[in-house]
Amino acid sequence: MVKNICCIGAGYVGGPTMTVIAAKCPHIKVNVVDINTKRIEAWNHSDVSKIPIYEPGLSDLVQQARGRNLFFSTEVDQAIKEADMIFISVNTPTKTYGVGKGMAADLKYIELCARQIADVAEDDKIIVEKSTLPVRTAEALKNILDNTSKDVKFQILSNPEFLAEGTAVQDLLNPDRVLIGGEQTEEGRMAQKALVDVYANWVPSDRILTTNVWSSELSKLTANAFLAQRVSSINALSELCEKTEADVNEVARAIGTDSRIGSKFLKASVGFGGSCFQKDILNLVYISRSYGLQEVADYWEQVIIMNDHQKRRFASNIVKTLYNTVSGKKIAMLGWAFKKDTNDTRESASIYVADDLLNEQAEIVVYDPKVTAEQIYADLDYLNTRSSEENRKGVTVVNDPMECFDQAHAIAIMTEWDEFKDYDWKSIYNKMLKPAFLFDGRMILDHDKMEDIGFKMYTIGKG
Ligand SMILES: NC(=O)c1ccc[n+]([C@@H]2O[C@H](COP(=O)([O-])OP(=O)(O)OC[C@H]3O[C@@H](n4cnc5c(N)ncnc54)[C@H](O)[C@@H]3O)[C@@H](O)[C@H]2O)c1
Ligand SMILES: O=c1ccn([C@@H]2O[C@H](COP(=O)(O)OP(=O)(O)O[C@H]3O[C@H](CO)[C@@H](O)[C@H](O)[C@H]3O)[C@@H](O)[C@H]2O)c(=O)[nH]1
Repeated sequence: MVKNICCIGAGYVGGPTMTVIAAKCPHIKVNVVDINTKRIEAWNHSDVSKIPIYEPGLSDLVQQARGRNLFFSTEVDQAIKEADMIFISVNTPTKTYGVGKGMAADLKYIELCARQIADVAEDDKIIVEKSTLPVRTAEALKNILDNTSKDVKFQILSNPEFLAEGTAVQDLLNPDRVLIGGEQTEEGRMAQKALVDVYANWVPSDRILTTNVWSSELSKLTANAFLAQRVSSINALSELCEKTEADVNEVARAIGTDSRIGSKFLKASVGFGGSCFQKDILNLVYISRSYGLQEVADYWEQVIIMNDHQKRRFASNIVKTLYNTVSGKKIAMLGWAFKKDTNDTRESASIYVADDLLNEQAEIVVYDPKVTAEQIYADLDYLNTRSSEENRKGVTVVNDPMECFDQAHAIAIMTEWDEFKDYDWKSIYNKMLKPAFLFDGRMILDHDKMEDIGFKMYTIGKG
């Protein structure tokens, strides 16, 4: 039975996942380790509301388990030595250099972990791939781990994570399924069972699926590709709706009631963001091309092409509607996170829309309930479109949303935060220059009601 778990990587996946394991398995000691000292300090902050990741319900669980059987530290070697089971939950971003630049997953952090484990481990371990990885990564990991001089045996499992940010705790407590891929040998099956037993502490057994390693690795990329494909499909139709006076919400409802199609992931938007969809599809495209499967690669690449188009057309529509110029015009952007209930901004559509508007010399004011000004500037600086000073000059970040609207020419809703629905839109309208334009990139406001107030209203997917 597993008694001691180590998780390398205290990020959006490692942190919440291990917190739930620790909360549900008080008999297992869980050490979450990271090389990022600041992040670990934040996880250990005496004020639990200051932990580095905002997820509804997470701080309560951390409070419950931290110091009991959940520990956060930078002592990576020590945690590896102690553990029977090691989760690798480090980042696997898109490569920014060399072969596969802009497409393939960068596996350098994964490889470093494997080398460190090989170096430090003194007894047999089960290694669990928690990070999202290209199919057949376990083979490379095994090569590295098996080539140590020590007499230590490793079993590698693939256990991809399907949590979505904003609902991470609920997704972890009540997952649709847990997927565990293992080697089809006696030892492989024993390792698989050890991990099944961990999850069985709270997940019903019919939701714990076991497969071979390669199916498990590929299922993760596939699940994200299918989900993102639905968003790109409905976004493609949102543009057609705008031309034909069909309403994309009504179309989504009409098709979603077909049980073969289903109603989820059919919400048209300003484009999907997040650290996973784009990265994982690019990786799938890269893998397909590397096997010579051009048609397969082209098929999935279209999901990304459509998403880029959706972000760009939202920005260009703002410019076009504001009489073809936003130069010197104040535009209030509500929301910067890539979806509601998270402080994560990775690949958020807001970044790209703001960048396009800054190119047109707009004056942007941003409000997001959970994202810091520092993060917003870092996101813009990362694009390298203009100097850091210019980004700070073009973008003001406010802590009080009501500071956004005075003399604004337009408002753009970028994230579907619930609080935006409850604003006093009549008084916001009164503060703005007229005509007052409102671009709802998330379909959260009542279009007709806003028009009654006086707004010139654009709702995505509405003719
Ligand atoms: N974010 C999500 O919602 C989500 C969901 C499912 C799967 N995933 C996958 O999970 C993986 C992790 O994603 P994330 O969002 O948690 O990333 P993240 O960047 O938030 O966290 C990764 C952490 O790993 C640490 N790290 C990197 N190399 C290290 C090393 N050698 N030793 C110790 N620590 C190291 C980093 O400092 C960082 O804190 C990725 O492969 C991602 O695709 C993410
Ligand atoms: O109908 C929809 C659903 C989602 N989105 C957008 O799509 C993006 C991704 O949303 P979501 O999938 O809910 O969040 P993620 O945290 O990115 O989660 C995805 O990526 C994770 C990382 O791999 C997986 O674990 C999850 O299962 C998968 O849903 C966000 O910008 C959403 O606003 C839409 O525009 N319309």
